[in-house]
Amino acid sequence: ASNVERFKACQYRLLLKANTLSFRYTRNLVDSGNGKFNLMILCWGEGHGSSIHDHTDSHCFMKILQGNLKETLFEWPEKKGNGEMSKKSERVLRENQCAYINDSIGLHRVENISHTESAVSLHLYSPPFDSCNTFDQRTGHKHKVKMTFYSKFGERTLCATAVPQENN
Ligand SMILES: N[C@@H](CS(=O)O)C(=O)O
Ligand SMILES: [Fe+2]
Repeated sequence: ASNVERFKACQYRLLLKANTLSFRYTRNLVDSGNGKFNLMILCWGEGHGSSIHDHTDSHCFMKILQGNLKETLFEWPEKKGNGEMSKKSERVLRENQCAYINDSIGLHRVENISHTESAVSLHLYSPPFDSCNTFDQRTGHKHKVKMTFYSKFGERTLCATAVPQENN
């Protein structure tokens, strides 16, 4: 293998390691379906979980590729939201299991509750979306969040900070 290939292979291992050590699950875009859908791989380190969230009126299909993930369903909170959100159900999704959710079914939180195993899931969203609402379990208050990708098409996405350009 060339030095470039060795460098890439090493970089890839480091990214995977960095990912499982990171604070949150990572979202990795695999295919953007000509603008019709987003297919992504989510990597969940031990104990990683999402906040309670909606899916911006899209269809959401998911399949567990590795490990197990716990899915807890919640009802939408009352108009203003001022109290504990009500839990509808919970279940553990196991390797190869598929699940579906949309906003009319409700809200959910997904967690890798294992202390020893990471988990990987495949998600398909149609139409694609890049922001959703998260909800505070105690109060039902929601706020809109922008969702980001840790990598796109196998390349790490770097957080671009806007810097003033010099014209010369
Ligand atoms: N819908 C979440 C993942 S999950 O917790 O279902 C996301 O796209 O980040
Ligand atoms: Fe979700």
